[in-house]
Formats: sequence, structure tokens, C-alpha cells
Amino acid sequence: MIKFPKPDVSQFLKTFAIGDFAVNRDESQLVFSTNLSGQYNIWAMNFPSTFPVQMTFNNQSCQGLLYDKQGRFIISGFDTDGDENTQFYALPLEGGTLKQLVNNEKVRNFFPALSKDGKKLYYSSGKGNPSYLNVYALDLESGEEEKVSEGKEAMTFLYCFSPDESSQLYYKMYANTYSLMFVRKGGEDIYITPETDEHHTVSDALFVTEDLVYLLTNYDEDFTYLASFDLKAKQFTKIKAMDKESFAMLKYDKKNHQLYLSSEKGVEDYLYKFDLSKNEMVRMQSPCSIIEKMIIADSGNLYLLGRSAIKPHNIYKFSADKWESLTQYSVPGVADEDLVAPEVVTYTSFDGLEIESLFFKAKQENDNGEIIFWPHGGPQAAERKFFRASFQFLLNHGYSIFAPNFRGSTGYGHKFTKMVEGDWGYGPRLDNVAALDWLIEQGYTEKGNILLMGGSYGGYMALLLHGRHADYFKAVVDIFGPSDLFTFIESVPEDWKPIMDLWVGNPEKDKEKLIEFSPITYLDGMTKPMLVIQGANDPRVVKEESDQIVKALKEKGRVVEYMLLEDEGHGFSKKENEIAVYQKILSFLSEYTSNKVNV
Ligand SMILES: CC(=O)N[C@@H](C)C(=O)N[C@@H](C)C(=O)O
Repeated sequence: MIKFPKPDVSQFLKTFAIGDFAVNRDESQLVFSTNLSGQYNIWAMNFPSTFPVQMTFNNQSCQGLLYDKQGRFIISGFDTDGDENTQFYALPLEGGTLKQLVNNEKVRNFFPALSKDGKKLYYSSGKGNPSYLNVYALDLESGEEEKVSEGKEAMTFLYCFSPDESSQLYYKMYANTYSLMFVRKGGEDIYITPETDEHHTVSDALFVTEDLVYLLTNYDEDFTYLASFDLKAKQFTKIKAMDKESFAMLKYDKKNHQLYLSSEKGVEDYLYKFDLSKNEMVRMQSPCSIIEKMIIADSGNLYLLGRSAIKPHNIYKFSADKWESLTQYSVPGVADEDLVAPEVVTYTSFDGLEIESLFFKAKQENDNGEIIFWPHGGPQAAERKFFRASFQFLLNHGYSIFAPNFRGSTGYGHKFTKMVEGDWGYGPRLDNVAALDWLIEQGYTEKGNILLMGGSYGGYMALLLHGRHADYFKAVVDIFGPSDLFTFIESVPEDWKPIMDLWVGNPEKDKEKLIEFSPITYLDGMTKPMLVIQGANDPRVVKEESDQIVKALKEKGRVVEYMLLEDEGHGFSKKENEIAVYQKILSFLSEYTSNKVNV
């Protein structure tokens, strides 16, 4: 028999991803945004065939994908090379040429929604109100546009319509941990959680009838539960909570009068069905450990986008009590047994707080004894059991990866998530230091021998840990991390600015704290070799955040390499760039470890 060579490690980076999807009403077509051609485009499956057909060729990732309710066209949002200034387009069902509908240059537009007759496109936009957003209705026949709502006090989005479109649900975001929803009905705004000064969130909601809304909220609780709001009686009712789980997504199956819910519990998601007639919650088997989107068709069929630790993005269909995988994405040429699933470990932090973490241990035959310490981004997010091609690539090269869900992470209750607010650089930093000490105590590594890498808030934490605790590390990779909290606060998108005081701090009132928490304060401590990676169009952590730390370190004569990607934003959306970035990281890491590889 022919003996084939081991898979080329660059194959890990040739795994495709799916950003979004939509299904038309009669389920004859499904469209999805994927990088199958190396760059993100929209592709379709024209059922019964599941063979993917390319629909767009503009090579941009898509934000917002929906069908006209009568199935005549598709609406899609695209930005330009990661600038997040999303504009909306119509796309014919057979694909091809896009027709631009919304062109608010250099403006952020969000959440497209179509009227039932498909004549009006509603969207939330920074146009005329960059901090709090306005909602516009564009008449697709006449091209005339009217402002239907003006955001005040907080970023305000149109969320969805009632069945006869006479009322709308609006989402008002004061912070990641403080977001309310209200129904606009007959000129009145009716909040769907009881009035309180206590911060809480409404993370999803929908109309089941004109007068009945179901919602997910943590009002008066730490974890998010299912509740209802009766618009006639103005009555809020708690319906169902699950122990230490937060419901995250809610969908209504009208045909079977039931709800589908996803819930977050630490590093994985669960899937539930709630029978509205019997008030009964049943846990379902899920095809993946992380659920990213669900759509319920009129027939009651459930479509789900998700991924697992060793399985990349796929779209699944649940019909007649069976799951079917509509896409077949996997790591090309790599067997499941060559991929690494993480172990879930818990350690105790400096003040007794328990921190759950994912530990990806390189397979014995690949293990080079090196550990990469990975603080995640967000920070109000978490490292979870989702496939990352970059992790599998590094694991295959022998690097183990440790990723702690330090205080501030999601998935452990509202109080835990709030712990990072106004405390970017103390508690979370010491949770990371406790993780480093745990790794050393357990004999996995030694002080001074650890590789440090993170993106965004994780990049910020990598810089801060480097500046204040350099003795743990031998090399550091910062991927678009804020380096100075004062310049970061000033340069974020306008619609983030109202949340900055609570989230990060106020430059005047919290001046001392922001100096203490800014990595740039600790330049003298940053003595280890460093690689900085940045997308030139990143609107969240702008290029200047990386430019200034690189310049300051170079002036001090430190070893620092800088990789700038001209056509990327807050992430690497183009395969060619993604491969170049991780090849660069690999060669950088191997230069500072005993492990020499040819790349
Ligand atoms: C407002 C907010 O929480 N934004 C996050 C999703 C985000 O983009 N944070 C950056 C700083 C990151 O860490 O990714």
C-alpha cells in the first residue's frame, strides 16, 4: 500500500469558516457567508443539492444576511476590508451583481430588517447620531428614506417587529452588562423588564403574538432565564431558569408553538426546546458545543450554525427528529484523532475566586514542551470549546496552549462578567498571574520559559503582563492590543464612547487608575522579544495603539517586530493574510524556543 506523508501543517489554516447564513421561507435555498474562495463571499445551496454555488465576488465579509419574506431577493451588509462601516445591498437569488441600497459613507450601519411586503428596508445607523444611532426606513421603490426613531442616552437599535408590524421591539445598550428592551406601540415605549436601577440585560426577545413577548433576561438574578411580558396587562413573568446557565438565544417555532433556546454554561452551549402549551423545557442533543445562530423555518425545521473544539463551522438541519450536516467543513487532510480537544481545568485565584480554563495539550508525538499562554479578547467574552485553526496549527507544531477565563469573562454569571468593569488591569491581571503560577506549580513549565500571546483585550493583557511580570516569559505576541487606555478610550468607534466610563474608566475621574492599567506605563519592564500584529483598518483598536508601543520600544532598543496588514480590520478575514500571520507567529516563536522548525 502507498504510505502517505503526514499532513502539511499549513493545511490547518486552510480550514474554512462560516460567518452568517439565511434560509428562504420555502426552504428551497440557503445562503451563507464563507471564505471558501480564500476570501469571504456569499455562497448558496439550491436544495435538494447542497453543492455550494458562489453568489458574490466582492471578497468582503458579510454582516447581516436576510431574505425578502416573499423570497424575491436577498439583503446583505458588507464593509470594506474590516473597516466595520457596513453598507447594505440587494442580491438576486441567482447571485451576481449587487445593487447598493444604503451608502452612508464612513458611517456604521447595523441590523437590516425588511417589512413584510418587502418594500421597506429598516436599519439602525450612526448617520446623524453617531453615538446613539437613528433608525431609518428606506423605501426600496422610490429610494426615499425617512427617520423613524432617534436614539437617546444609549445606543438604540430596532430589534424586530410584531407579527402585524404595528409595534416594534427596540434594544437599548448602556453597557455589555446593562441593556434593556422596550416595545414601541401606539407612540408609547413600554419596557419589558421591571423598572430598577440594578444593571441587568435583556439578551434576546421576540413577539409570539401582538401582545405577548418572550425574553431572556437576568433581571434580579445572576444567570439569564426565560421570561414573558404581557403587553396588555404590562405583566413581567419569570418562566424558567437553569442552574448556572445563561440562556443566550431564543427562537419561536410557530407551527409547533414552541421555543428553541441556546444556553451558555462556562465553556460550552446547550440546546433546549420549550413547549409553550405544556410549559415544559427539554434539553436536546446538539450537533456542536458552541451555537452561533439558529433559524426556524415555517415548516418547523431548525437550521443551526455552530462549531466544536475539533470541528470547524458547519450548518446543521434538524428535521423529523434527526440532525443532518448540510456543510461538510473539516480540516482538509487531517484526521479527527490528530486534532486536540481541550481539558477543562479550574484553579483558585489570588482572592479565592475559581477560574475555569481550557488547556490544549499537544499530542505526545508532537509535544515540544512549550506552553503558549493565551488571555482571550473581549474582555466580556470567553475562550470556549470552539474550533480555532490557529490553535490546532500551533498544537500540531508541538505547542500546548493554556487559556483562562479570568474575571470579566462571560458564561459564569452577570456578577463575574461585571468584575472587569473599571478594573481592566488589576483583578484580571492577577487571575492571569495565578494561572501562570498554577502551571509552574503543576510542573508544566518554569518561570521565564512561557510564551505569551493574545488578541485585542488579550493583546492588551499580553502587553500588561509583559510590562509588569516579564520574568515569567521568554517571548510575547501582541495582536491588536490597546497599549494606552487614554488613547484607546479616545479612538474607539463613536457608538462605543458612551459605554467607556463604565467599561474602562473616565480619563479625568479615573486618571490614576488608567495610568496604572495602561501597558505603556511599563515600557521599562518590557524586556522580552516581541511581535506586534495589527490590521490597518481596525476601528476598535486603531493602528496607532500598535504604532505607539512599537515606536516606544524601538526607541529603547528592544527587540520588536511589527506586522501590519493593510487590508484587514479587527481580525484576519482573508486566508492569505491569516496564513501569513500564523506562519510569522510560528517563525517568531520558534526563534525564541529551543524548537527550530523550517517554515
Ligand atoms: C464593546 C465591546 O465589548 N466590544 C468587544 C466586542 C470588543 O471588540 N472588544 C475588543 C477590545 C476586543 O477585545 O476584542
